[in-house]
Amino acid sequence: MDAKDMGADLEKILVTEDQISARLAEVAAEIDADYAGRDLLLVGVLKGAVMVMADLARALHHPCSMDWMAVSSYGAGTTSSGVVRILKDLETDIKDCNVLIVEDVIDSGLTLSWLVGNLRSRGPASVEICTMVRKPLALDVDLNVRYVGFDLPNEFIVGYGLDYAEKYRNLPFIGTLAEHVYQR
Ligand SMILES: O=P(O)(O)OC[C@H]1O[C@H](OP(=O)(O)OP(=O)(O)O)[C@H](O)[C@@H]1O
Ligand code: HPA
Repeated sequence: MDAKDMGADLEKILVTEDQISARLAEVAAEIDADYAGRDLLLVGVLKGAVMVMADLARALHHPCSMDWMAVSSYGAGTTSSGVVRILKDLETDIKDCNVLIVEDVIDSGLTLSWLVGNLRSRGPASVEICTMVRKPLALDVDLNVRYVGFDLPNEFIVGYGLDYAEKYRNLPFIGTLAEHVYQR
């Protein structure tokens, strides 16, 4: 799929499919080295992290486990409400586990800040964050992110798991939408 398939909906591509897979290989190598000899649980945050979780897990050589959470902080629009609710919890007891949260995007940081606190309260050995995209200029909280795919400008983005009103998650690259899409 390329930009033409989404017609006039796309404004520009910020990160190509090739850039994503090259960067994921680098991040996976770092994770393999950092967790060598230790158990590792990847916690993917639905729905956006599905793509990065699937690709990162396959790029890792580490025999890790995987689990999923769903939380809600964005409604149908483009700004975080800051109020986080658990829609689906982990099936794993993470006491004494090394947890690596896998995300598609850190924007204001409110969701991850809340999630890290929530998971830490369950007694894990460690909790770290891996995100495909971070927007440094959008951060509202101090958040320690160990693995970052790309630092991008403060623009609303779609693709590679990221949606606008539940669409565009299936784009294999990351880009921005044309203004008219928001006015529909
Ligand atoms: O840093 P923040 O401003 O808190 O934003 C980040 C959160 O927003 C996105 O999820 P979203 O609520 O859009 O749900 P989705 O993954 O189901 O699309 C993303 O996956 C993070 O969980
Ligand atoms: O830029 C974004 N795009 C899609 N979903 C998001 N959730 C937080 N930031 C974003």
